[in-house]
Amino acid sequence: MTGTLSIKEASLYYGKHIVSEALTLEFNKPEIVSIIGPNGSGKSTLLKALGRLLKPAAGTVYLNGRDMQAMSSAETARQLSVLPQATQAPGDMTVRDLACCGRLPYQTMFSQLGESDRQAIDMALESTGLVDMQKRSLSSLSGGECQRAWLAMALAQKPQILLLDEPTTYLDIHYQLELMELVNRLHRRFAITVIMVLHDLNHAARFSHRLIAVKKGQIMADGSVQQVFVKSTLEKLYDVKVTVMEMGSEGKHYLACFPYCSMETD
Ligand SMILES: Nc1ncnc2c1ncn2[C@@H]1O[C@H](COP(=O)(O)OP(=O)(O)OP(=O)(O)O)[C@@H](O)[C@H]1O
Repeated sequence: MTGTLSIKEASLYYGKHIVSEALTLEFNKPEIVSIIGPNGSGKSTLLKALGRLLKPAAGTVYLNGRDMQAMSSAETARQLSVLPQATQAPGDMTVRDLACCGRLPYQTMFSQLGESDRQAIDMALESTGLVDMQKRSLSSLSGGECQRAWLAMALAQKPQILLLDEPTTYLDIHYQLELMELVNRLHRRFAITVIMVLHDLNHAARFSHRLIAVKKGQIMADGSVQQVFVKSTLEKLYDVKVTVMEMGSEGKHYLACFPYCSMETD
């Protein structure tokens, strides 16, 4: 079943600090959506509100048609997984232990993992390519393997919607691509809606169906990659001069953006 998520007329504050007002967005089909925009523009704050990590000061977030604030955290977590930025777990925890944590929303206080939990954990480890590493401690993994372990935990929750905040930060280009390809495969295999904050514009253009551009807490553009990934929008979004190119390799075409100077040095 496709999960739906929407945020309606939401105001997002930290105490008195206003990040966004009157934010409205809908996610109602299984697609990969990237949120792009400059530092401090409110991307992570939006993702936190969508993931029930930040309560809107006004407005409502609906998950599968229900007001998320009226749902328990376990109920939310059975439909939606969130991987925040810079996640950390005890280093002596194994990969499988971490994947098991994804089943917590399905547990009662004294219950133990059952057959359906084990199946979900095995499926999560298999689809992230971690079966052979499941007994390894997290501290022994590379950055890319560790990100995959977190994804396995998120997948074990069996979410319809997956929220990722800068999942490729600190990864080299090999692991960045590996992770993006994995996210793409998971989206296709399980029809999961993926909403992620990405700083790498070329990954955003390549792996997303839809781009949401956020500036100063507001939605500056929202549409397909072809609509949003254009010179005028990217220049206005980041206050830089860019050239957007279409490049081909091995019969495939990719859009790429090359920022060549800031507006100040123009
Ligand atoms: N916990 C917090 N308490 C107070 N202000 C915060 C908090 N987290 C973020 N902010 C502020 O809210 C604004 C939006 O921050 P947010 O992290 O959403 O931006 P972002 O677009 O994700 O930035 P970046 O690309 O640098 O990660 C910024 O001005 C930031 O300083």
